[in-house]
Amino acid sequence: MTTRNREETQSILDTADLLFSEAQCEEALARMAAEITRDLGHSYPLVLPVMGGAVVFTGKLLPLLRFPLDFDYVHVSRYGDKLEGGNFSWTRAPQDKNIAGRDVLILDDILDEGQTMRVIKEQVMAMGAKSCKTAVFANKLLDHEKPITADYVGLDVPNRYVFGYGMDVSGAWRNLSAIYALKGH
Ligand SMILES: O=P(O)(O)OC[C@H]1O[C@H](OP(=O)(O)OP(=O)(O)O)[C@H](O)[C@@H]1O
Ligand code: HPA
Repeated sequence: MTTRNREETQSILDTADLLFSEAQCEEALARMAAEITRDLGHSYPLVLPVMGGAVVFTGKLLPLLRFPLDFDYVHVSRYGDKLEGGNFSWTRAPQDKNIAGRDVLILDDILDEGQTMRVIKEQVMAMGAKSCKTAVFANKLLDHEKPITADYVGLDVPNRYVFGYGMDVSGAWRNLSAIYALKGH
């Protein structure tokens, strides 16, 4: 994690642009919960968040899903402290024994280039999942096609570096309940 002091971290937020307020995020979350309940509420899915970015989305979404489900997680990073993606660094890969035969719902904070979601969905399907849906709270609007489209999207965000609602700026500000864009990016 980058060593940056409290004042520098505060100034990242103070100089950022607010993209979506807390109220707009909560409205999007409630809509997603309704869509997921409509589609998966009669099955018994395995919910699989991608840590660490999915932590806020998952923590807020799960109590809104009022039907039986199982929970596991994967933990992977390809950005680390950087603003651009690189190689995958795995802390916890999808677990074969939990996935075979299940309807799986993968949760992540953001679909940017789509590489993270693509790789995880491929692994989940290769492990014998019955089905695999994907939900992202933020979908970054890029000027080119992505390798995967999410089944459920909370908010479309512009092609800038965004943070808040689980998304970090080199480790910081995952704890914000709104979404911001980094100054100059
Ligand atoms: O669509 P992509 O371009 O693959 O990017 C999306 C991924 O990048 C972020 O994770 P990151 O690698 O920053 O790790 P983190 O979850 O710990 O923030 C985010 O949480 C997604 O998992
Ligand atoms: O724009 C972003 N912000 C935070 N984390 C991310 N991971 C991929 N893209 C982003």
